Amino acid sequence: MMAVTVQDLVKNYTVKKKTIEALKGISFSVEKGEIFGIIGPDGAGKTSLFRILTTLLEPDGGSATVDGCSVKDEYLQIRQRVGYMPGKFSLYQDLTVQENLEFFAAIFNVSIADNYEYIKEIYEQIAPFKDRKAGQLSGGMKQKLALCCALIHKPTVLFLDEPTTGVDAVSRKEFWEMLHRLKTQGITILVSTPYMDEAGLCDRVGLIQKGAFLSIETPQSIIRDFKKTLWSVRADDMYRLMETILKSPLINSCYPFGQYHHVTFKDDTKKQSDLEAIVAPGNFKDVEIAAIQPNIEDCFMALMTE
Ligand SMILES: Nc1ncnc2c1ncn2[C@@H]1O[C@H](COP(=O)(O)OP(=O)(O)OP(=O)(O)O)[C@@H](O)[C@H]1O
Repeated sequence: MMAVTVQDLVKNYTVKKKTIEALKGISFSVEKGEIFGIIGPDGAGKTSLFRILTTLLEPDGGSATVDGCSVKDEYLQIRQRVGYMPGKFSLYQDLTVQENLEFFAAIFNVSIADNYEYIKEIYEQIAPFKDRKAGQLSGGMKQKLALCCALIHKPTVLFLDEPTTGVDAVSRKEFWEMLHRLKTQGITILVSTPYMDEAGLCDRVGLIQKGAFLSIETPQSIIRDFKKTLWSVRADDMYRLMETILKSPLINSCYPFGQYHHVTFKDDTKKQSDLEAIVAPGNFKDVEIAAIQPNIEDCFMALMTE
C-alpha cells in the first residue's frame, strides 16, 4: 500500500474576485518508508498541498489518501496518524521546551514516557534546555523541538514544511541525518524545501512550480535527464560578462551560480572555442571556461524555462 496517493488535486483561492490556482490538478504517490522531497520556489503550492494532506484545508477537486485514509471522509483517522511540522508557528514561544512537548503529547492523548524511546535521540540534544522558553532557543534547537512535537504520537507519515529554512548549515546537516534515521524506523517523510542542495538527500523529488509538478524523479535521474552540455564561465567583471554572453544569438541560457555563470548553447554541438569567441570582444581578464556536471538546480532552471 502507498503511504500517500494524490490524484488530480486542485486548490484555488479567491482574492478580490480573482482566482489564484495554488494547485492545478497534481498527481503523485509516495511509497511507505520513502523520503519524498517537494522542491520549489515561494508560492509554488507546497504549503497548500501539505495542509490538504494533513486535513487542515479542503481541496476544491481531486482526491488524496494518507496511510490508506481519504482526506475527505477519514480525516479523524489521518489526524491520529500524521505528524505535521509547519513552516512557521508550530511551537508555543512562551512555553518551555518540556511544556511544549507535554502539550503536544496531551493533544494526542499519549504520554511522553510512552513514546520516549521514539524521540530519545533527538530529544537528548535539547534536553539540557528543557526549562528554557521555546522563543529563546536557536533556530536549530527550535527545529529539533518542533520535530519532537511532531513525532510524540508515533505518526506513520511525517509532513515537514520547509523545516530547514533559516537554519544554519551544521544544524541542517544534523536534521537530515535525523530524517534518515526516522526512515529506517519505517516512517514515510514528505519534506518541502526551497534549498536545491537538499534534493540529493531525498529518495525522490518533485520539482513544483506554480501549482504543477515539472518532474518527479530520483535525484540521479533528474540529473541524468539534463541533455545539454553545461559550461561554467567566470572573469573579472561578472555583470558585464553576463551581458556579453546573453547578447549572442547562439546562447540558450546564462545565469549566475555562486562565483560562476552557468551557460548552455541552443545548439549543443558548439564547443569551448565558440564560447571563447563570444567572450573575446569584451576584453575580460582572468577568463575561465570549463564544461561541468549539472546539479539539481541547473536541472530545475532548465525545466522551468522549457
Ligand atoms: N489563504 C490564502 N488566500 C489567498 N491566497 C493564498 C492563500 N494561501 C496561499 N495562497 C496563494 O496560493 C499560492 C500557493 O501558496 P502556498 O503557500 O501553498 O505555496 P508555497 O509553495 O508553500 O509557498 P511559501 O513557501 O511562500 O508558503 C500562492 O500564490 C499564495 O499566494
